[in-house]
Amino acid sequence: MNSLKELGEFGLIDVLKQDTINDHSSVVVGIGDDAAVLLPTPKQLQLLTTDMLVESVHFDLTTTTPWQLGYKAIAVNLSDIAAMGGAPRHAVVSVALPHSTPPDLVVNLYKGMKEICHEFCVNIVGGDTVSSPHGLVINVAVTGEVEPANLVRRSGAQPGDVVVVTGNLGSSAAGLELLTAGQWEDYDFAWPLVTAHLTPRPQVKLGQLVAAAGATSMDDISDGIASEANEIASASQVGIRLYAGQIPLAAELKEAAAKLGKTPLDYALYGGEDFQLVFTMEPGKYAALLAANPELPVTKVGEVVDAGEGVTLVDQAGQVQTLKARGYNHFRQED
Ligand SMILES: Nc1ncnc2c1ncn2[C@@H]1O[C@H](COP(=O)(O)OP(=O)(O)O)[C@@H](O)[C@H]1O
Ligand SMILES: Cc1ncc(C[n+]2csc(CCOP(=O)(O)OP(=O)(O)O)c2C)c(N)n1
Ligand SMILES: [Mg+2]
Ligand SMILES: [Mg+2]
Ligand SMILES: [Mg+2]
Repeated sequence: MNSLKELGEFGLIDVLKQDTINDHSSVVVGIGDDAAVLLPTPKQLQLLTTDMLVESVHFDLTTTTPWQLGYKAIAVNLSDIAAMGGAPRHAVVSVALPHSTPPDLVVNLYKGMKEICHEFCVNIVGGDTVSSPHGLVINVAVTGEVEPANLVRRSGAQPGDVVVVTGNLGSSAAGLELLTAGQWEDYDFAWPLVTAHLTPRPQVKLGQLVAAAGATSMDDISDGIASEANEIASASQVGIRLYAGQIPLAAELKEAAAKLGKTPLDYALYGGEDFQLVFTMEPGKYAALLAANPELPVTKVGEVVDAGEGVTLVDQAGQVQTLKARGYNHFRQED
């Protein structure tokens, strides 16, 4: 397997299609026909989402391995299914490959995808393989299923609800900066941050759990919590008040931020790509959720308020400021 030219489009697909089905019971036809044929679970709502990763925009092949890239391409899509309270089921994967791409790179990309698909019982049931004149592009679309009663949209937040996030925020953005700066191996604190950036774990189990526990709105944190809080506020026609001192930060992020000359909060609010979840819930239901699951990696970071208050951040000194939807925006470079 020396080059894509020797292997050809169909030779490559033949290699990639091995070990792509993890749940045979829901796939009638997988890779190899004009369309996949799937058996949906009766009475479940179908979810369908897609996110694309573009070389130089979403990843740099000098700082990510093809395996990590494959893992992340699926992870970011599972994260969107998690944010609806659903279980991911099937994926289609499209790749645009420069002619010079070594076939091994594509094989390793698929190994990363197959690993996370196996972990979450997702089937790769099709895709598309094309050539690209400039850079590698991977587009993944994923289906999911959710019980109608457990569907969580961005639009259900109510004044009085608590605002809660899973995991820690800001690690991924700091990891990206460390990767870009190079020599991150010299620092003990770098590894968990770099890992959070390169191979984020989508919070599928937690998404389903908080959906069943009565979350009123939910979003995954791909562009930074400042951006996602504004999305929930605008979809739900409410205001949101976040407390800076309550945003969960990894100890390693605090060390990295000191080294990189920024505050950890900058990464946490505006960095993006944490692929954690932010959700809202009536306080009594949140207390019951915590009582039943004391070890849950969730942190209350704020409250839902009336729309008139807007989206604000209360700093450690009690000062209130507007929290702008600043975060990652593909066409707007904000400071
Ligand atoms: N080119 C497009 N055509 C149609 N819908 C799109 C397009 N780009 C984004 N969307 C839709 O706009 C909404 C917001 O997109 P995005 O910010 O990428 O969501 P997320 O952060 O959940 O991945 C989603 O419903 C998405 O499906
Ligand atoms: C080489 C490189 N530069 C910059 C970034 C940072 N970055 C790229 S896209 C993005 C936001 C998330 O991607 P997007 O396509 O907006 O995902 P979505 O919100 O649709 O889930 C961030 C923080 C990166 N990951 N890699
Ligand atoms: Mg998207
Ligand atoms: Mg997304
Ligand atoms: Mg985005």
